[in-house]
Amino acid sequence: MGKVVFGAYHLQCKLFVSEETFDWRVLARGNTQLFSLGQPSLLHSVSICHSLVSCHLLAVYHLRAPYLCRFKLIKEVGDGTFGSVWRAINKQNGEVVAVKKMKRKYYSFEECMSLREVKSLRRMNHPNIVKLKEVIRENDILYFIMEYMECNLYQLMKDRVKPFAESDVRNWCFQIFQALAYMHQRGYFHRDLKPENLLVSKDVLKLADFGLAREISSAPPYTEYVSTRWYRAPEVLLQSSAYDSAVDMWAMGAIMAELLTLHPLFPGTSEADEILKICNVIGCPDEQTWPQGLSLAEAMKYQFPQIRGSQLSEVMKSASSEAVDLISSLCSWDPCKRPKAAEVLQHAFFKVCKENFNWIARHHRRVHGPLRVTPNKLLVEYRQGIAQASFLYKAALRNFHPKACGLIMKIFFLSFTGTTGNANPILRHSRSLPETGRATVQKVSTITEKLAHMSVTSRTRTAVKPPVPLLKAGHLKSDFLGKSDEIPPAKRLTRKLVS
Ligand SMILES: Nc1ncnc2c1ncn2[C@@H]1O[C@H](COP(=O)(O)OP(=O)(O)OP(=O)(O)O)[C@@H](O)[C@H]1O
Repeated sequence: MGKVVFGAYHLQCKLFVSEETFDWRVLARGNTQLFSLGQPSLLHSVSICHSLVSCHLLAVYHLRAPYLCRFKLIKEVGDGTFGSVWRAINKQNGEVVAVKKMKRKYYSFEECMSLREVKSLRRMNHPNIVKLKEVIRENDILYFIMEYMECNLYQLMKDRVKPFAESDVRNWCFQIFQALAYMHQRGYFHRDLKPENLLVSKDVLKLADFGLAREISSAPPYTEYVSTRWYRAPEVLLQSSAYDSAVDMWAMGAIMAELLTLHPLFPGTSEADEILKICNVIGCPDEQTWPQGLSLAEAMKYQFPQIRGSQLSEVMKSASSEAVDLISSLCSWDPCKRPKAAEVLQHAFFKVCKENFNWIARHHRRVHGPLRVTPNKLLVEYRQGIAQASFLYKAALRNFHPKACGLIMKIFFLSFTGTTGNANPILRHSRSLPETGRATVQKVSTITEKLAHMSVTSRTRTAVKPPVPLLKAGHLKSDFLGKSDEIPPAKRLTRKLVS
């Protein structure tokens, strides 16, 4: 923090910009402006300097001290290969955040800023991509301050006995494919999609931990490509040097199937076993299905097992034909035959989501005027509204008080409809709503009705949790790279499958 005289500004700004924070407050003649720097660089300092000349610079100072002591670390919520993640509270404003503490040391801020995770995340602004709020380097340790999410998809799956409803899987995957379409259009691909990297809060899903794999391959000592084997595309398994966003599509096919069955689709115990597991399900590739794959295999002296494979519909007996069709196209041997994320959003499996999505956009335009946010953001807010309503309803059921009910109703109307009014504007337009959208709105209306007519009572839940099922990893040990890493059952929960 400090007053800046214009002559010294250039120097000072350079100094500031290489500090560990992004946001700056600029005081210009009693008028405080906030400059948010995309990525600190000299270029930014020069352009800010230019804009300041015209607004009579008085002072430039840090909006936030770039120190970790502003955050109180509460609990470790995740431990990955590269960092441990903590739930933390910003002591200044009470905001709950996630703090990722990187395991490697970083000796300069420039080194941190060149990390692909930082570069790519700073450029991503999408409701289904986890937000990177700050980057702090303190005592050579790098911390990412991110928005906090309640859990990841793997944690949701491991406590389940009954498969998720297809509508839940559809909603989650629709959100992730939107994030992927956004990201792929901007020239980035994730390369490490897995249930642990898909974070959930209420009904909203966000992509996390992306861009890292690329950084790993380019920054020694992390020289080898690392991603979780069960979701690794065949071209990567066969060591292709030219792969693209189709690797994310493969991973999504495997994740979708796992969500629908609660079992990993290709649980290989080694790279060779991974290919065997794939062949068991989709059959081995041939000249028609993937000629480049045969060349890749030949180059590394690998022979595909001659297996015809079972039908995907047999593996996923309760899944709809649309779900099976989408997963089989995503899990095509040939990356060129996998649909792009934007195409997936048009698939029959997502017809319902698309109708709701369009309805929400239309409804918003009719009730509130032109859209100032993307329809996807609206959809996320809409879902958050519903999730919030059902959460409040459950809370009220558990510990009900008549005064609290009135308050809950008000909060719900405020957050969901933007009004305190007695009538829900969404309900006023329900005649134009497609069937599924109407069902959702009716769900909300039932919740609010129940809240309104609830009597004073208190309930406790006595349901007994069924035992946690184990997902089985395969046992074959062969590996054409001479490695083997069978996973002992106790290690299942962390699923470190990176060979
Ligand atoms: N923003 C967040 N909010 C809440 N939990 C998070 C958040 N980001 C990550 N986590 C949790 O921490 C775990 C590890 O985080 P992350 O994947 O970013 O670390 P990593 O070291 O890159 O892991 P990996 O071994 O997958 O490369 C995640 O699986 C998730 O459960």
